[in-house]
Amino acid sequence: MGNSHRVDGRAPVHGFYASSSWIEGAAVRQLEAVAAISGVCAVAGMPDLHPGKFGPVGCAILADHIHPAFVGSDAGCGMALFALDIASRRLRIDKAADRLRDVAKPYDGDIAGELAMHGLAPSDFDAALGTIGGGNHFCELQAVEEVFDPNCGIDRDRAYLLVHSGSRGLGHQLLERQVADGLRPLATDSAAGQAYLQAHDHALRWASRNRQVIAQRAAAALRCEADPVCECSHNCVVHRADGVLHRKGAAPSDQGLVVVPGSRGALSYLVAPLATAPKEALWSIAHGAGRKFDRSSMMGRVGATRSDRERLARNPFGGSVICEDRALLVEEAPEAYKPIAGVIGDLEAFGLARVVASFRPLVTVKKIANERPRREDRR
Ligand SMILES: Nc1nc2c(ncn2[C@@H]2O[C@H](COP(=O)(O)O)[C@@H](O)[C@H]2O)c(=O)[nH]1
Ligand SMILES: [Mn+2]
Repeated sequence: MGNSHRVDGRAPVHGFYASSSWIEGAAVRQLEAVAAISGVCAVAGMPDLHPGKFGPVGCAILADHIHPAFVGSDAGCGMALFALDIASRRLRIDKAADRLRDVAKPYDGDIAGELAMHGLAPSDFDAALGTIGGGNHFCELQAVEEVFDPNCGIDRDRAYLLVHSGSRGLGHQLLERQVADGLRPLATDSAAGQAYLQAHDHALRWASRNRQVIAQRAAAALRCEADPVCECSHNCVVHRADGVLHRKGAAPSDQGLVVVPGSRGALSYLVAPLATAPKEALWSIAHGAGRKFDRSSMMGRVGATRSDRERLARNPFGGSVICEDRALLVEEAPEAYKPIAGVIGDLEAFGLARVVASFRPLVTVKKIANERPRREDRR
């Protein structure tokens, strides 16, 4: 079981990280503040825990009501991994990077038809379908670094694609509406609760489709096919028999394999969540490395000189980064994130997951146009 503590009769807080792991005090205080909210039953902090705008990121929260703030402004944000039918050793990084630039452009496919085919009602934000967005969203071409479990289905010769994106303006609008209403907890059987859940489910399905369209665009650019390996949302609510489970920057541990990415300069890990995990982990595991430094504090840490900016456009594995927004290149530098090995070590040490494979980044695609960042894309 994790490090647990209970303060003044509040809901128990379980932290699944070693005392030596990098966890900001501000994030722990946010977790404790959540545990003090009336109706919150249990709180689990993952090793990627860090402070967030509306509450901690890297946690799961069980409550008797829906708390829209716990989900945040990007409901449905998640990771999807795809296998490409091309051999990674055949890829020429610069040629692949050149082709993948297309994915950062607006999508000119049949959006209405795409959404209708998947039973998604039209919304005001559909023009963004098939696009990555800003912030730390990305589409990344990867090669297999190591296969630890030969039965996990990962082919060490193939190239893979990891897509991290959310529901764009939909999730933002969903939270804004709740803020306008006073950001109250919602009973699941109330009209407001049902309306939230309906819009939330739409945002989750839209975000999932968005990741698939991004993958199709990347595969088309690389002249290959993309087969889904695994996918999950890490910002969501799940209505369970034992309460309302909120995940904010936490991946599900009850839906099969999960990718836990490091950064554009680090390995990503495919893990198998363990059925024997302690129940205090609330059916969840870490969703990434988690931020070590917030965006504003990255300015001045890296990218001050031209040579350092050139370094930021490559990765330590000889791969490249497509990002024409200079501020974003700095804010999302690999140094902004905690070491992923520590996060994975904590997941293993606390019996939450085992590693089945790891991947290294070849080309990371972020924003190419210098459009203004959307508020929902920022922490
Ligand atoms: N492989 C990559 N991983 C990245 C990159 N930028 C961020 N990250 C990781 O993703 C999670 C996502 O966090 P979220 O709270 O915004 O959902 C983050 O913690 C990092 O570990 C990247 O370019 N490539
Ligand atoms: Mn996310």
